Amino acid sequence: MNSDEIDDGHGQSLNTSIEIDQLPIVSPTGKRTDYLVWWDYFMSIAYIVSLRSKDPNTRVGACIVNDENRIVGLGYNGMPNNCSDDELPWYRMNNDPMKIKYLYVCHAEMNAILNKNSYDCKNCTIFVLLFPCNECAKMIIQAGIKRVVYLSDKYFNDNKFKASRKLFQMANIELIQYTPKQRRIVIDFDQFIDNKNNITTTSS
Ligand SMILES: Nc1ccn([C@H]2C[C@H](O)[C@@H](COP(=O)(O)O)O2)c(=O)n1
Ligand SMILES: [Zn+2]
Repeated sequence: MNSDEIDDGHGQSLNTSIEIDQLPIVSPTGKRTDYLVWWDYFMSIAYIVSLRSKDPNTRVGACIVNDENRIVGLGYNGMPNNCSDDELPWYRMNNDPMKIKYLYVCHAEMNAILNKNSYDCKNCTIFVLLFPCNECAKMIIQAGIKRVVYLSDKYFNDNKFKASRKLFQMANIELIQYTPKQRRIVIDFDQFIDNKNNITTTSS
């Protein structure tokens, strides 16, 4: 449906070509109600960060947030700095034991902690797409992070993840498996591209 006249929530009519179906749901004061709640926001950022991963099987992102909802660290699973991810292997299995990714890849949680932009991660929450392994659990605990919010615990039967859960419980780290309020979020850059025919790209 198109409309040339819509109510702006204050009884004033607006001239717009906004599709009625695209109009946001608003409160009585006109405030839109479909904004991302904090935890959806941080988990969405972890998801976006994961899109930088070159892992062909599993892309993981992590977002560390302090107790004032400020982001203090972001990370995704990738090879160490100055170690070419075109030369190191991304295989899960290989006849040559030196050619499996697990020997080399840095986990998302480790990178988020090491990338921190604050003095420490004390009393922070880490939002991560997958439950942390035992090595990351050690770093999370040592970094002073107090809460782990995760989406999937798909490796729960693996000893590394049984060990991480044991460490978290001993260290009194809060573990929350979170289901986002908005399960699907669309990124639509087109709405901000003025001249869609004259696209200039610089890649990095
Ligand atoms: N909490 C986690 C769990 C896994 N990762 C990384 C490590 C690997 O790059 C990949 C898992 O590979 P898969 O065994 O699924 O082929 O995900 C992480 O960073 N954080
Ligand atoms: Zn890990």
